[in-house]
Parts: sequence; C-alpha cells; structure tokens
Amino acid sequence: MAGSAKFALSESGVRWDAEPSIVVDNVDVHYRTQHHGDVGDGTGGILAAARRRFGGSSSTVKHALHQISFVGYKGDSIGIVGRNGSGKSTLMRVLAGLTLPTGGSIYAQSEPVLLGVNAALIPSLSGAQNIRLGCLAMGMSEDEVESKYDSVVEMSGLEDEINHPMKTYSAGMGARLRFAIACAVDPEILLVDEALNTGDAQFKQRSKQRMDFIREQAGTVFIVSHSLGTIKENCNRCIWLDKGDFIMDGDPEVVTKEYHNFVWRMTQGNKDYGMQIRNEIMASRPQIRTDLLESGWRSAKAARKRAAGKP
Ligand SMILES: Nc1ncnc2c1ncn2[C@@H]1O[C@H](COP(=O)(O)OP(=O)(O)OP(=O)(O)O)[C@@H](O)[C@H]1O
Repeated sequence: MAGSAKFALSESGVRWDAEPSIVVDNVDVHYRTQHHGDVGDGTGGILAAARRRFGGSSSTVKHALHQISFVGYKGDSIGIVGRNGSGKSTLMRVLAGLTLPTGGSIYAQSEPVLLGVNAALIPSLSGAQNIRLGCLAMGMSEDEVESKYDSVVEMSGLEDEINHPMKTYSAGMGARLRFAIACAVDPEILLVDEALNTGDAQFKQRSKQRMDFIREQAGTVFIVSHSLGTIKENCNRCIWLDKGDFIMDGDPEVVTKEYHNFVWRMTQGNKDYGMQIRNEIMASRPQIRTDLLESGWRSAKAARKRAAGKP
C-alpha cells in the first residue's frame, strides 16, 4: 500500500511502536454438524436407516478456526486471504461478536462493525428508508441520522435510486448502500467481508478513501478478499488462513506471494509439496506473546469474560 508503513512482526509477535485496538488470544471456533445422510457411510444406507429408526444421528466437528492469536493495531488495514472454507468469514463473525468462540478470548477497544450483517436491511423498503433503519439499528439517534443522511447517500452513490425499493437494486448497489450505512457510525474497527469486489470503479475509490480515513483516525480495518490486488492496494498487513490454521502474517506483498505460490502448487497437482511449504511457513511464524502486552487489555478482557458469565 503506497505511503504507509509495512507491517513487520518482532520475535514475540507483538509491536511496541503501536497501540493495540484488538487482541485475539488463542481463539478456536468449532462447529458441530449433525448429519442424517444416506450417502457416504459405506453401508448402502443401512446405518442411516437404523439412525432414523432409533432416532439417532451422527455429527462431525468442524474446526473452522484453530488457536488463532494476533494483535490488531490502531492504523492497521489488515487483509485476510485464504482458500474457500479457510475460516475468513468465521473470523470476521467472531471479531464482530456474532459467533462465540469455542475457546480463547477477544478484546476490542471498541465494538467492531461488520459490514453487511450489522445493517439488517429490508428489501421492500426504499434505500432512503433503509438508511434510516440501518443507522438507527446501529445505535444512532434520530438527530444523528438526519445529520449524516446526505453523506450516506453520497457515499453510496445512489442519489438517483435512493427512493426506489431496495429489492430493485443490483447486488453491487446493495453492497454500496450497506457499506455507506456501516461507515456512517465512524467505526473504529471496520470489518469488510468481500463487499469491495461488488462495486464499480467509482465505489472502489470512495470506499478506499473512507477506509483510509478510518485508519488515519487511528482506526483498524479488516478486509476479506479473494482479490490479491485489492489486498495489496488497501492493506499494510496481510493474514493468510488455511483450513482454520493461522499460516502467515506480514507485509501484503510477501504474504500474497507465498499464498499465490501455494495455490499454484495445489492446482498444479503438487499438493504434497504445497502442504509441506505451507506447514513450514506456519511453523516459522512467531508465537504471539499477548501476555507481554500492557495490562490494560487484560483487565478489559476479564471484564468481558465476566459479562459472558464465565468465571
Ligand atoms: N454455521 C456453520 N455450521 C457448520 N459449519 C460451518 C458454519 N459456518 C462455516 N462453517 C464451516 O467452517 C469452515 C470455514 O468457513 P468460512 O465461511 O469461515 O470460510 P471462508 O474462508 O470465509 O470461505 P469462502 O472463501 O468460501 O467464503 C468451512 O469448512 C465451513 O463449511
């Protein structure tokens, strides 16, 4: 990213020259999936029939995130890359507090806003009505909504369509409206999951300006994208996840290059070698010593744990 300091981890995995905005400490997310499948149990459906007869079902545990630790700093713009199913969206949901971690803790200095989900919009209402609804749902007062309304419409670029029902919008137009609403609250921590890929060039430019503004105000932006160009253009730091594992964290040029090489090896039928390189990169990653951070975040973390009813 032009004009911005590249990210480099010390041996302890934490930085002393920047203030943490979010601390992710050994987070696991496991999903338990029930299946009553007639296929794939190798018994021609006999087991499945028996389960139906006796009321049983089998379940598997999916490790969507496995022992994830990192620290997000004020002013960071962090790209998240990884193959399908690697845990990117799960990480966004867990940072936003929409999915509870199965293990570990998260401390955030202010509530992260996940673009698209926090703004629960209603398709039959107009863009204008949805702006008011979305802003109120994010906790703004009616006066704040009125004062921000024009800038949200401008940010969305939907001036001509703002009174049309949202269900008549294209996917890109809907994404622009959500992005504009999410930005209206001036979040200190903004989570953007793939939304940047749906807009046109003008929207990309506007959203980049908005994200730059958030970072300049000492905020933190997370961007999930399959577009490595988007990550390199918008981020000073990149995290690579694979099958729920935390593989690499660092300069976007370096991380996206390693990730690209890995995907290339995997698609060229060189899977064993690809996995070997992946595992070597993961093993060489510094252990994140969150215990070395100043004690402020730990007491806040304890408060959050207590609020969640934990001892
Ligand atoms: N609600 C759920 N119940 C069960 N498994 C889930 C659930 N949500 C996600 N998973 C599983 O967790 C893993 C991680 O999913 P996630 O959506 O976080 O991946 P992703 O990296 O965002 O993928 P993509 O690039 O395809 O969007 C996947 O194997 C997925 O099948």
